[in-house]
Amino acid sequence: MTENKEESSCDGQCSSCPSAANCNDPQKAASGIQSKVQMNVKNVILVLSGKGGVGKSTVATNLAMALSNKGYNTGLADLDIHGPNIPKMLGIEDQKLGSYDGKTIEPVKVSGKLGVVSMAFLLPDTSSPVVWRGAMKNTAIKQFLEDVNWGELDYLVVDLPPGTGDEALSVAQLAPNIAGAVIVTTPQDVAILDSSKSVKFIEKLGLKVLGIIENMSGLVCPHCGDVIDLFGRGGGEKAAKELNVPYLGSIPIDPDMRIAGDEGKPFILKRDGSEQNKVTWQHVDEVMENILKQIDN
Ligand SMILES: Nc1ncnc2c1ncn2[C@@H]1O[C@H](COP(=O)(O)OP(=O)(O)OP(=O)(O)O)[C@@H](O)[C@H]1O
Repeated sequence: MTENKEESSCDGQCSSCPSAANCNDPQKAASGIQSKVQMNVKNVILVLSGKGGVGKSTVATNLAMALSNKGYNTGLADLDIHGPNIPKMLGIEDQKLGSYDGKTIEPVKVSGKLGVVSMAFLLPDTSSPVVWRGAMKNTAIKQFLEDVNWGELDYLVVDLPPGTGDEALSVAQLAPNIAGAVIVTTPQDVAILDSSKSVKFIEKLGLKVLGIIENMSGLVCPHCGDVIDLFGRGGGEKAAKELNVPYLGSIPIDPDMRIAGDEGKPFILKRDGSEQNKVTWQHVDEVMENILKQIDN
């Protein structure tokens, strides 16, 4: 009842609306409140999911690394303010953000082609929590986009926390040239249900869904090569069909993928031409190519 009443009295003027902060319509909440920041980037790629722990940071890290290895100037913005894991996955968790002029923030450089920002670089230690409300997170995100010396970026990959909260809304409002969003899911029904929400959220914001990735899709037994459907398989593709968005492919559960994350050496860097992980490599390559194809479309 209340929701209908609010909807009928909405005049679309979010900046003067007393309920803007609690508005449950992302398009209204995101419209007219903030303008885009000035930054020199050709394509911003958002990586999000409805559920936690499905592999967003793993996908974002490997995607950014793959793009920079192809020669693109790439930025990786870890906007998971409360749970920043990207530095750990890149083995750079001891680094801090610096500044030469006291105004512009220098990203942590992983290579000449890849710079990273993360809340983790600002915390005193890895166990310190960030206790911030939406407005503070919004300010931090604005600074991570606008005040960082990114240079001229071909791609900025943005890793977001699970769900459709403040961080996702802020970056959708603030970032220029958003090519679209990659939605990561696992194959179970609950994860698929939550990723449908992510798809609808992105569409409501008027952004492009680049597609759905099904991560942790079956486990290839290292002994016999058989596939064990630990969390099931095919749910991501089914969801993509039902939601009428592209399916970007699947990535199997691979213990080496987890080890790569824990060791701070992204999986994508560990290709050694051996037969080991061949199946996983094929899947990862296909997913990365499909993302780029969607951006080129
Ligand atoms: N395909 C995979 N095979 C094996 N392990 C994986 C795979 N994908 C991700 N992992 C591991 O699963 C864990 C969770 O992954 P990750 O941190 O990328 O998820 P997330 O969605 O970003 O999590 P959060 O919601 O907490 O931000 C990590 O330890 C990661 O190394």
